[in-house]
Amino acid sequence: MLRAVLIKDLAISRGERRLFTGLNLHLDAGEAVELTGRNGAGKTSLLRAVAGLLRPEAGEIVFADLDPEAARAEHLHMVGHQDGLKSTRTAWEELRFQTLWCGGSPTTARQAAERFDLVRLLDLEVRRLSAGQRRRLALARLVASPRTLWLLDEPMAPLDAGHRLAFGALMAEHLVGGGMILAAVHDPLPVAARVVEVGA
Ligand SMILES: Nc1ncnc2c1ncn2[C@@H]1O[C@H](COP(=O)(O)OP(=O)(O)OP(=O)(O)O)[C@@H](O)[C@H]1O
Repeated sequence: MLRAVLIKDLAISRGERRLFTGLNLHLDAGEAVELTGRNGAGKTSLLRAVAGLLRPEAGEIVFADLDPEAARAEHLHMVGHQDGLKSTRTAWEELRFQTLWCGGSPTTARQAAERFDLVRLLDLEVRRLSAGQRRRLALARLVASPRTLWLLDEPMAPLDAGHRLAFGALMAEHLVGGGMILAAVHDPLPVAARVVEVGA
């Protein structure tokens, strides 16, 4: 079980540019943090560093009591801007594949599809889905194979009002169950969250 994430004195550079230094953040079980800041401040880069996809220039990311590699492999999900979906597979093939890859089952994949109102879309190729439908498919893996830490990059952006509400309820459930959410946002999340400004 992942109980907390600590980010200590973190600095990130991309190319020649220093994005930020001295970033500290503490995320406990049941907490959500919104990463805010101007375009290009480094919110996505910070999420990628927590996911282990980008090496920080300085500082430390600690997963309480766990080896970082094991914590990343077993306890986190990341849903980025790009959705990470293969366009020529059907929605079901993609959801099933990603669910099994992350330790879920066809049954949990099906339940996630129901939860995200995707059932009637499952036979369509991903490239035929609208932006909001694609995002719901990407988000469905969060519940198809439960993991404690959700790293979300602008998760609500393409969702309509009804699906924003439904995803808000799901985030609240995740937090009540001891989950953690770290989300880059320009609009506030529909759950109580601490705000951390990146690159201030
Ligand atoms: N591979 C790369 N090489 C060089 N610079 C990069 C690379 N990837 C990102 N950057 C730069 O790093 C900066 C931070 O990008 P990042 O996507 O982390 O910002 P952000 O805060 O998420 O922005 P937004 O609000 O626009 O989504 C940007 O100026 C971007 O151009």
